[in-house]
Amino acid sequence: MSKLLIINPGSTSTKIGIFDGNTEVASHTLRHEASVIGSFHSVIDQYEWRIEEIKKVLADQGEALDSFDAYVGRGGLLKPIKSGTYRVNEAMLADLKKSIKGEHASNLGAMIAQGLATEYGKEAFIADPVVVDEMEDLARISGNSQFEKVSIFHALNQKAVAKRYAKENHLNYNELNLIVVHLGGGISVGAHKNGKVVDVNNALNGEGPFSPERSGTLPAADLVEISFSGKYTKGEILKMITGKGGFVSYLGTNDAREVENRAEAGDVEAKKIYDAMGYQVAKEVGSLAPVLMGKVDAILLTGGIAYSKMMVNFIKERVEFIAPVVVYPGEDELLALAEAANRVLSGEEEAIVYE
Ligand SMILES: Nc1ncnc2c1ncn2[C@@H]1O[C@H](COP(=O)(O)OP(=O)(O)O)[C@@H](O)[C@H]1O
Ligand SMILES: CCCC(=O)OP(=O)(O)O
Repeated sequence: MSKLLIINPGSTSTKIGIFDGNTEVASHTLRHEASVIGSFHSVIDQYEWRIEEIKKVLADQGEALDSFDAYVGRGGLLKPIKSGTYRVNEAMLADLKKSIKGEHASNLGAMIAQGLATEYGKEAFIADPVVVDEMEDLARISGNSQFEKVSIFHALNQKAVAKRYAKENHLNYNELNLIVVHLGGGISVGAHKNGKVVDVNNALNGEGPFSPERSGTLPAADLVEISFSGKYTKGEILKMITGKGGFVSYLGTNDAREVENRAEAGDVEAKKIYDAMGYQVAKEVGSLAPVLMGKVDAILLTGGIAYSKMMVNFIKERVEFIAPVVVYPGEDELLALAEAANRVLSGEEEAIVYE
């Protein structure tokens, strides 16, 4: 049985798991405030800080860093690739260091896993990175020949909970039509048709509902106006879309719990913005029903904000006319990463080579 360290960097958190085979021995979630994340110039600049935070957690747990057989990270913004387990290699690290597809905390997953694997002479893996691409051709058309829609979303957790739903109901994921909503620091809403995510909003770069730290779809012409107003740098505009959008822009926090507490305490603005996010999520779910020809087996709500009864109920009452709503609060990402690495380590599956 392999002992694994799982490293899952998100936009508002770092989640750490210690697994013995597919059994979780311990897990820990570090939540990061918007002001802390915002103090770094780039995601790569967070490398040392995140690794130190991970080391502190392991030290507290009395776990030696060299006691693991392999290190498994969440996969980041690579070239569009198929679902599966990948061994971290030089081509992957080079693309991540160049940020070929942009910046997101998940880029650090492979880097941290490889950093530790190199230090201790072990192996490093990623699985189902945020760029898993199963989109149908029609979903790629943006409306202007200069732009193409791309698949960037919570692939790991969306697929993990969809497979969990199938298993729990003795159904086959490859025969189901599901709409899966991940409610995290970013929000993605995906149409799963027969085991493939055929359409999904680009959860990172200005598409879909707004989220705790992202603006989602913005009025395009107004965005052009502000970009050429001379008041902001390109970097500042990009941060408005990702990092300083959504709750951060309206309310100064990326913490949905704080927004909910403020709303419950009578803060009218907090309530309006919280509800507006649910409203946009419900609209996005509705937009995917025609993709599945109206034949939706279930709508699955997951991610950190799916712990919120207030948010879940708000969305549920607007979309359950489409299909039954099933809630999986949090995420299955740590287990999904452990299982993915174990399939390779046990010889059940070959790791895919990233090129
Ligand atoms: N119990 C809870 N109720 C409401 N929101 C929560 C709860 N726990 C976490 N969240 C919110 O979920 C969001 C983070 O979700 P998560 O899936 O952990 O994201 P990420 O991986 O993007 O960092 C944060 O806004 C956090 O405040
Ligand atoms: C890059 C898409 C996945 C994403 O948004 O993850 P977080 O919610 O962890 O930021």
